[in-house]
Amino acid sequence: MGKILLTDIGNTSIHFKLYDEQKNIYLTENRFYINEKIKFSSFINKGIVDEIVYSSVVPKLSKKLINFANKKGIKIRSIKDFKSINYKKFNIENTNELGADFVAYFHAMNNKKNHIIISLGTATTLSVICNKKFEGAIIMPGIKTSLYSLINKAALLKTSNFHFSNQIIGKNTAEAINIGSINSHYYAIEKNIELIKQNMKIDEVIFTGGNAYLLNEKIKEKYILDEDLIFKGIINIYNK
Ligand SMILES: Nc1ncnc2c1ncn2[C@@H]1O[C@H](COP(=O)(O)OP(=O)(O)O)[C@@H](O)[C@H]1O
Ligand SMILES: CC(C)(COP(=O)(O)O)[C@@H](O)C(=O)NCCC(=O)O
Repeated sequence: MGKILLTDIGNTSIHFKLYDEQKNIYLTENRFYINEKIKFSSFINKGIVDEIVYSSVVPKLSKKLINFANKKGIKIRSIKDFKSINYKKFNIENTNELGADFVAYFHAMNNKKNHIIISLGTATTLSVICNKKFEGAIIMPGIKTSLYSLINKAALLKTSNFHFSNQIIGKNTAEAINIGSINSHYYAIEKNIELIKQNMKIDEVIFTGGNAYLLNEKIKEKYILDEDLIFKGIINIYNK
């Protein structure tokens, strides 16, 4: 009860939202790249934060946060440890392997509709939720992960302000990379959506994740964008 620090630990960023449970509003937000030096004590204090509830796919960082919370005497729990999670709803081979972010996304949905949830982070993931069950996922190298991997490996390629291009082929290197990385990433996602839809009845496709801004305009043409999806999932797990 009180003020809960909702925490999303991914492979690129760690994102916090302080949530007032009684008023059902977010109070503050903090976000860091995971390779920065993060000073938890600058915003996590007893009296301000009553409890920390986190989703993590980076064990080393969760341990750091747990140690900090323990030192400060603040209660801390992983969403994966909540008894409210019914792992029978995950129709996959081994739920122990499943990233906590997938568990949170599943619980962000009210389960009245069938969904594809697309998270654009370090990895791009597609989660398929059908007939109240998590039916499986697709994990692709993320949009920036593959782009920077290319730039770092190719001697003549330089970084630039990459964006979605209106062209079909590029007349210069930057444009050619825009089409091959940003546009093509979107088309790969679209093709996978199409294939899933050929096999299952999907009502809604929802995009989320820190790299969604790169595809903002395209997403809004056809789909839903919800940057708070993981936090909604954590709240639902907490309240269940
Ligand atoms: N502190 C920050 N402020 C603004 N944007 C950020 C910040 N940290 C990460 N991002 C954006 O989010 C992207 C990473 O997406 P994210 O969903 O956080 O990935 P992951 O869940 O894998 O950590 C980054 O490439 C960047 O564009
Ligand atoms: C697929 C992921 C790397 C995505 O991580 P993210 O892009 O959010 O940093 C993460 O969910 C993960 O490590 N999952 C474990 C494997 C699985 O869920 O099947």
